Amino acid sequence: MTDDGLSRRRLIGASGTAAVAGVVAGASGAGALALRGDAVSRGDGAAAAGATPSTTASALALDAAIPFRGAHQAGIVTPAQDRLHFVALDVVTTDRDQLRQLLEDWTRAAERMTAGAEAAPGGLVGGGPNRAPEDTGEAYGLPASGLTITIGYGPSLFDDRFGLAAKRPAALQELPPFTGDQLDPRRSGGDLCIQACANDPQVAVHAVRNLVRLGFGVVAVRWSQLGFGRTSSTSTAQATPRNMFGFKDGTNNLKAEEPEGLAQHVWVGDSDETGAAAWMAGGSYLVARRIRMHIEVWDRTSLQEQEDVIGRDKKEGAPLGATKEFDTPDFAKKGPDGAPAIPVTAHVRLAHESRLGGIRLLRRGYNFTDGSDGVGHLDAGLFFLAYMRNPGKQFVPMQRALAKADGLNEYIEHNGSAVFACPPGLKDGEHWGQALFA
Ligand SMILES: C=CC1=C(C)c2cc3[nH]c(cc4nc(cc5[nH]c(cc1n2)c(C)c5CCC(=O)O)C(CCC(=O)O)=C4C)c(C)c3C=C
Ligand SMILES: [Fe+2]
Repeated sequence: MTDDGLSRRRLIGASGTAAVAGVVAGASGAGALALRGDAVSRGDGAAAAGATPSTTASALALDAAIPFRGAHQAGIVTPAQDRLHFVALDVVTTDRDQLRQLLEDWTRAAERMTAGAEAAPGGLVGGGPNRAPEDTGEAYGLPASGLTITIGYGPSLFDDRFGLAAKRPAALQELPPFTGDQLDPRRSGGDLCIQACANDPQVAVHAVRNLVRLGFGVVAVRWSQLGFGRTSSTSTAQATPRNMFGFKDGTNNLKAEEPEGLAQHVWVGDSDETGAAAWMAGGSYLVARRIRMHIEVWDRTSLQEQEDVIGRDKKEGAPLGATKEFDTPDFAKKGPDGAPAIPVTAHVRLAHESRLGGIRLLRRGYNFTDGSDGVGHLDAGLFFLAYMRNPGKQFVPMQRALAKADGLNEYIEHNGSAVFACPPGLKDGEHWGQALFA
């Protein structure tokens, strides 16, 4: 490697096509996986460990770098990676310039890390023996691993501390309380969030750790969540994964290959926000809910009851009354007993767009298991992440409908909640602080 590891990545990006470079197609658009890979590894530029000519195309694609810049931020329609490290932060300084500078520094480090480089040039040891290294080192030598870093701003960032009140998008409102919520303030809210997703947990954790390190004295971690086994597919190229209840999750999700659906339901439109808040055009709102799943209770529940609660069969994932996963649910169909084949309290009936005036979301959640609760139960569940154009018009009515009647409520508990405005993607030369502090 000639310089700091980033130029090689730039060359790859400049080649333009994922098929040549192994770069997963755009931060901005359709996210089909590359057919051939050219893994980028931190540090010495060597190919990723084990990337021999016989390595399969899909394995290489999992190592590949995803473009950081584009019309939209990476990590939203990007085919969901396997691992997540999510962190919510509070700003601890009152100095507006420090916050602006941090957003600029974060942009530089995030772009480097998503390219498979160290957080700063020579970050591992280049600063010499007398300074703390500028990269913590645990991802040195690892490939880019599909890392995406997505930033979001919470409603509280737009209070009177930094002169940002006029910049607050109208759609960025605190979520209302929902029936059954058992929210823990220590797992809720935040001035800022960073969602780091990668196919290697060490790469995702390294990214968050290094951004938090850069922010020392300016921001402090409020809460964080690790996730594994994505619980949604966000591309038709991906098989539908399973959640901790053992059901396929993400079948009827919005997918990267539906640009019209994304424009309608995910991306903030050019005229959605006006005046000083117009910076959100091309961005998206993120709702995060930590949902504990009472798996011990579920595991003692009959298969029939489990399927009735979800409204789909467990093995294939087909809507009840149908046979294939992607069959259209028929909510009018009756079972042999004359009752609706998909019960009136079934999760998929209540969350379906046909029941909610056409509302849809892009779900991008992850499973979690955070040890046990001290009384013999696993603290496991779904870290629900969903991107949308307007939370008040999408998540709020959907969650109200679910909170009221969903059969799933007997088995779950929402104990963390936050909402963030995720700005649009960056053009060359731009950084995160610019639009916010213009
Ligand atoms: C407010 C939005 C939603 C919350 C909260 C939520 C929690 C949640 N979901 C599952 C399991 C499944 N959900 C499925 C479908 C589904 N869920 C939502 C929304 C929320 N889920 C939507 C919009 C849909 C799609 C409905 C449709 O159009 O058919 C499914 C079925 C497979 C699928 O389509 O993804 C499962 C399984 C759990 C366990 C959970 C909380 C822990
Ligand atoms: Fe769901």
